[in-house]
Amino acid sequence: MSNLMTGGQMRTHEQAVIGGGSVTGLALMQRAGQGVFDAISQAFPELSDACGRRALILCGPGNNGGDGFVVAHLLAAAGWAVDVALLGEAGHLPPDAAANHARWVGTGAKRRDVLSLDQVVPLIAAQGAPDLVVDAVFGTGLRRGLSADVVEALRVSIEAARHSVAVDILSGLCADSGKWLGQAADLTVDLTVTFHTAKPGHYLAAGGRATRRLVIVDIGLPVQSARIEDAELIDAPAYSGEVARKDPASHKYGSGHALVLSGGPGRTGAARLAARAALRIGAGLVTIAVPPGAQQEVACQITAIMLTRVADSEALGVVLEDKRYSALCLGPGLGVGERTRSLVSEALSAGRSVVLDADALTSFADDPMSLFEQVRGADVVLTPHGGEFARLFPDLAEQLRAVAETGPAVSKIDVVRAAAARAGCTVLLKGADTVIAAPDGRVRVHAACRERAAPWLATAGAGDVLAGFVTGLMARGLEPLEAASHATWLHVECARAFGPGLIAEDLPEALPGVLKALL
Ligand SMILES: NC(=O)C1=CN([C@@H]2O[C@H](COP(=O)(O)OP(=O)(O)OC[C@H]3O[C@@H](n4cnc5c(N)ncnc54)[C@H](O)[C@@H]3O)[C@@H](O)[C@H]2O)[C@@H](O)CC1
Ligand SMILES: [K+]
Repeated sequence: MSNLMTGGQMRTHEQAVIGGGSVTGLALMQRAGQGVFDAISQAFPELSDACGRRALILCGPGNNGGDGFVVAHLLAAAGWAVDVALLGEAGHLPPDAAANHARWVGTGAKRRDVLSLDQVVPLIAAQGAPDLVVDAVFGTGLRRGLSADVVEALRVSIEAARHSVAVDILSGLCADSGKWLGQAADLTVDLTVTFHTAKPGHYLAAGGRATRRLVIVDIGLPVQSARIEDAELIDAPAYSGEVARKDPASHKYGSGHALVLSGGPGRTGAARLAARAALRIGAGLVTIAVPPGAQQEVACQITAIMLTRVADSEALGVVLEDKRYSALCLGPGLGVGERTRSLVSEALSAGRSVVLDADALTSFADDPMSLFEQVRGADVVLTPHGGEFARLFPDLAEQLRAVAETGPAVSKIDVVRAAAARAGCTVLLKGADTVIAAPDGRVRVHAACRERAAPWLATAGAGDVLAGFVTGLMARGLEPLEAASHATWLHVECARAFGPGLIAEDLPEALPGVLKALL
């Protein structure tokens, strides 16, 4: 896993390193620009012959613009014809950006023009499409939405150019939240080159769709080890390798026994999906707890999975006298209401690992605090989708949904971390960008975007399978944050392995192949 540093964390880190005297801001800017130039050469080998190539560099009023001037200089030195446009007054640039502006403009007979940003659209109309456009208008310093003329210059350049590159992050996107500040510009570039670590905004919300490739350049800043306030990105290529391995000497009870509670007749499918997922991911035994009326329906559709009758919370209490049940899953297809609330309370009072999903969450919509009082401090994972999250944490959901006028904007990381602290247990908020937070403040992000895109996962029942994966891993003894993180990675990996045509039933069946590939 790697850290995702916010704009503020980057600034603090950079200033501490510069303050320590080991490097200057100007040197960091040179390394950043060089990193962008090198990444362009690597990503687009077809541009290696600079002869006749034209680049357009759009620079902004801060240090992101300073990086742009460095890139302009390097491209020109490599033989490109380069046009540079600046938003704002050169005289207002911060010192390092001003130095690189001055170097670009040159002196005397070698003086070059710098266009203003409003000359960009006419330039493209007159000259035709450039081979390359570089967006260095705003980076981590973006504080409000882009003005209409900046959006227009960016849109026309990006759409016209054969290759488009954003320096640090596509201008207009908040680096901390991945949201567009103000009006959504909905642009996409071919490549984004960022520095030191990726930023949350490269993965969350619109940020996951705003670039087709992301390259992280080492600019020589020391790597900090993960601190509790850092969000970690689940990005290792074989992330769940440890989950794929099982102790050769283990017997079935050594891998735990998961109990999945089912809804009534005609509503048992979700629990069966979760149960099969729990078994596939390695729980030694899995039992479905069915209300008596649904016994026949479930019995004729299971084989390795076992069945026990549970009419009500009292019956659940009796079943849980068997201490070998190590993890419980409540929610998929369970029904919303008092019966589910009492089953949840019974499950939580039994002191096992518990996953609460779907109806088990919605059943507490009228009084979320009564749920939080019961889960606080226990090995519990809540796995809401956006709608269920909004029922339990309406104020946080509203903060996340609100249009962000100023930056840095409230991010999915911020709200899921706040939700986990409030509930006192691990919270996994599903989506193309999944954020998992533990009550102690640790946060993991997994984004099914770019090379990990899994659009087929948006299918009925996929969430039930995810709940089953988390349950199976907790039955095996993983702590809540680890179980939720591995389940999320494997869930996407299964969808990617199966590909188009995926339905939820395919996910547990794809898992053996995925696990085998990890060994
Ligand atoms: N922090 C670091 O470690 C490094 C930062 N570098 C570069 O520096 C960038 C950050 O520089 P800055 O902090 O100067 O920030 P930016 O260059 O992103 O922009 C800040 C400037 O834009 C103005 N501004 C913000 N939003 C605006 C809007 N919507 N309309 C008009 N003006 C707006 C601000 O008032 C400020 O003048 C990074 O993204 C990166 O490209 C690199 O040079 C290397 C190292
Ligand atoms: K940018």
